[in-house]
Amino acid sequence: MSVAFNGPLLFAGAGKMGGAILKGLLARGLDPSTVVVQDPAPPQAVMDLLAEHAIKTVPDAAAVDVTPAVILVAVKPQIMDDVLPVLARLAGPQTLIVSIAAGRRIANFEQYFADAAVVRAMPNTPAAILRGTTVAVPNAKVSDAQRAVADAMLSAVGDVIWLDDEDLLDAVTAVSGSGPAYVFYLAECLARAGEAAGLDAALAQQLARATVSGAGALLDASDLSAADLRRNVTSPGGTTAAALEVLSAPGDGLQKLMTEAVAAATQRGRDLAK
Ligand SMILES: NC(=O)C1=CN([C@@H]2O[C@H](COP(=O)(O)OP(=O)(O)OC[C@H]3O[C@@H](n4cnc5c(N)ncnc54)[C@H](O)[C@@H]3O)[C@@H](O)[C@H]2O)C=CC1
Ligand SMILES: O=C(O)[C@@H]1CCC=N1
Repeated sequence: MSVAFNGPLLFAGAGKMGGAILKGLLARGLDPSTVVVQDPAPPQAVMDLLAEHAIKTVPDAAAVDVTPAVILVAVKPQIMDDVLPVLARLAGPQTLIVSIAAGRRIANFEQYFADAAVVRAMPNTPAAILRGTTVAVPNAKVSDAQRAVADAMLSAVGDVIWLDDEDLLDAVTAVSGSGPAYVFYLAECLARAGEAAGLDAALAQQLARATVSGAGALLDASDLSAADLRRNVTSPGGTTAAALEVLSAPGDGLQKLMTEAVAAATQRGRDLAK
């Protein structure tokens, strides 16, 4: 069934994430004539998508001449206070605001969009291949119908998990929003370690990339836990055990680093709210 909304859909910002969500919605059959994109400089891939579907695109919100049913706010958190006052002038009483910005709290949107239904959501970049994971939180004004609208929008690029506690979103951002970067960094580190062990750079990168993506696919396809899949690789007294002794060194291994990294990302999310 193709996805549709009860009026125009405005993308405020169509970069990596806004562009991915737009692409997912178009793949689900969204009528491109119901979309308006407001972005002064979308990336080339998004510009190609906009041109391919003849989607109305304007550089600034003052040029938008429709009352949106939904505004997807997908600009960087740091410019939010410049963007929201202009967007607020476009919103009607029924307009649903969906923000995917890190850190920016629902209360921040309520300051600009009085009495508006607001959904704060945190997707991640696997949305670009329709394998995203999004966590979404509604404010008290969001009706069941509006929640279904937000769900239809966000689930066009992957799974959606709804929570009621907005306070959890900074930790969610630190785990699943930023998490793909940690996995890509793991692939980078593994490749560099392979070079240090004597492989040439191209082979080390090929092996690291294939291993991280293959292990991710196995984790996805298997009913086993990550811990069980790890144990399946690890022969007693073997090579993997030697590596894991380093990685899981008590108080000094990957767990310590990951816990500190997620705490730092969570704190940055809180700082971005200010
Ligand atoms: N990149 C990621 O992994 C994730 C990002 N997010 C959030 O999504 C939001 C967008 O991030 P990305 O797509 O990564 O950034 P991006 O830089 O790829 O996209 C931002 C877009 O906003 C546009 N823009 C700049 N000024 C504007 C204005 N005044 N009005 C309208 N559009 C304007 C830019 O031209 C750009 O196309 C951020 O708030 C970020 O926190 C959320 C989840 C994951
Ligand atoms: O780094 C950031 O702030 C954004 C939010 C989650 C992923 N990227």
